[in-house]
Amino acid sequence: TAEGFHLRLLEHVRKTVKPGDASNMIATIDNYCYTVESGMNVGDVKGKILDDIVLETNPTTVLELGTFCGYSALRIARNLPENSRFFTVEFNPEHAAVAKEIIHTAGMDDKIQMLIGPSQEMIPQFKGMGVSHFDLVFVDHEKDLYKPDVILLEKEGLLKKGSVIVADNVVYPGSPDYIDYVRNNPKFKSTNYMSELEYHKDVVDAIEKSIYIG
Ligand SMILES: Oc1cc(-c2ccc(F)cc2)cc2nccnc12
Ligand SMILES: [Mg+2]
Repeated sequence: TAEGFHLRLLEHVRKTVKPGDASNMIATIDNYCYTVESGMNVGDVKGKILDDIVLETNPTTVLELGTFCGYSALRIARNLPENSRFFTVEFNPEHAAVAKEIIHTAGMDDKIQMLIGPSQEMIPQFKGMGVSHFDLVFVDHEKDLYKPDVILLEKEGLLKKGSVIVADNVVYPGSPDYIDYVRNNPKFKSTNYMSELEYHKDVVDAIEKSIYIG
């Protein structure tokens, strides 16, 4: 994805979006990505799969790894019950700044808590923030961190029987060590949802749902 996408997207959003409306923000981002240039948001096709898993899980404590511009944070937050806690972690401060404005403009500040820093440093802090465990984790950051971060979540005691891990891009760009780990681990029950790369119907990608059975 091209350098500076997040800044060009933000300029477009500032000019066109209807404030206070998360669904309008999601549609505005998708329209930009289909008609102007594609960004590495989960997108509308895989986003629907994510929506269905969130609604099926009905989680009260959620973690997202990889905020980018805030698109999937809005998709998730839109489907969470009242008084749920949702944390999203972004290590790139420029992306985080864009996400903060997009989340604010969509009127979702009170539903989403963004943490800026490396996931490996952020994950050990959640117990101290009063999080006992996560009901759902959306993994959508650097593919080489999928496996170590899920291992760290378990080590920190942040997974409980029934916790759901949803991983984006398990085909393209792909995270083979994660897929190998989670599918051959008796502590997880995994399901693959074949789909397509965001904004590219001609490229195969998939989402993997892994339920922690402990
Ligand atoms: O969904 C995604 C897509 C891509 C990506 C890479 C290369 C391409 F050509 C197109 C898309 C990168 C991602 N990085 C982190 C989290 N999610 C990503
Ligand atoms: Mg992704």
